[in-house]
Amino acid sequence: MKRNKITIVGAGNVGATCAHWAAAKELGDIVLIDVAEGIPQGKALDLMEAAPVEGYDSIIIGTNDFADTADSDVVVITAGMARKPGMSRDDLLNINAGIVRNVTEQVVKYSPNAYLLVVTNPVDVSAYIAYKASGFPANRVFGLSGVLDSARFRTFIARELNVSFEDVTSFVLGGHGDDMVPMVRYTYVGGIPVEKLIPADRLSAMVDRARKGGAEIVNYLKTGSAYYAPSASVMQMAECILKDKKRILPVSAYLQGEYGESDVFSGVPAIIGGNGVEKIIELDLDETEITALRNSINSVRTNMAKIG
Ligand SMILES: NC(=O)C1=CN([C@@H]2O[C@H](COP(=O)(O)OP(=O)(O)OC[C@H]3O[C@@H](n4cnc5c(N)ncnc54)[C@H](O)[C@@H]3O)[C@@H](O)[C@H]2O)C=CC1
Ligand SMILES: O=C([O-])CC(=O)C(=O)O
Repeated sequence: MKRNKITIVGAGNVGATCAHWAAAKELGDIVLIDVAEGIPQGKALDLMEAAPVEGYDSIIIGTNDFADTADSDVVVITAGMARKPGMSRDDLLNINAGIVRNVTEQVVKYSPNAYLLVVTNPVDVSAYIAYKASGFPANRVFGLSGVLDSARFRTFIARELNVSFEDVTSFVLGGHGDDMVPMVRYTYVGGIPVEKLIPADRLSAMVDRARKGGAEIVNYLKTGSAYYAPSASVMQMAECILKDKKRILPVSAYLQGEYGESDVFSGVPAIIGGNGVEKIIELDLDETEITALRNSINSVRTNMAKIG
């Protein structure tokens, strides 16, 4: 029986932590690849040497050679620069666009049947670049945004109410930028609409904090951006594919008429299973929500225009 093979491109903070979660969850064998010589090899060996202690059976290798990634089932793309205080995610576009295009071309040469999970920022444009460069169908290329953004929103709500994190469900629409759209009206705590539990002004402060959740961490860390929650979030997406879980998750997916938008990646709720993005779920939005979504998608389009 073939074991799952997961490649993680970029062995920095997000990539190495993705490998950690993947091993801990025994999702499959792992290849960590980076341009930096020695870094993926050292981190992979170190992580594999934790296996006897933690009891997972993932074989983990580090490499600088894409040939070692051949026949991967899932490839997570984290290669590229992270922002520092004072920068927006969009400021990374110039440097990261070329990196994403280049690694995608390498990846698809060796793994023509893989699912590509894009993390590199600005992620909605990176996912578009990977989609075009791969030539893959849209269900096989998608990006990390809403799982992370809604995890932040869910965290703030759970702490506010002093309830289990698990009981808070929510999702976020739109691009992964400051104008993302946390969906308060579709947020529930143990099945109860959150608006019945938290006053509107407190909720709106939490929406604002979730929108700026990435920058909040950058401002603490100073040298880079968040990686524990981002890597956990993208590996949940990987797990849904590898185990055909068919969970409904918010992901950055290629829109082909959904929500009245086409030829753009945006955060939307979708069924994620063994065929990747199996179905994008369209919801009735009120006037304010649809305006906010249009505005957020327009920001993604503005960025897309910069890459030509
Ligand atoms: N979509 C999302 O929700 C999130 C996106 N990110 C993004 O993920 C990216 C990675 O973040 P970190 O891991 O914190 O950065 P990092 O700087 O710790 O790691 C990036 C790694 O990419 C490698 N790299 C650069 N060019 C490469 C190439 N051509 N091939 C292979 N590897 C290459 C670097 O050597 C480095 O090891 C950033 O763009 C960041 O903004 C981070 C968190 C959340
Ligand atoms: O904020 C950043 O630059 C990294 C990221 O996308 C996030 O943590 O949401």
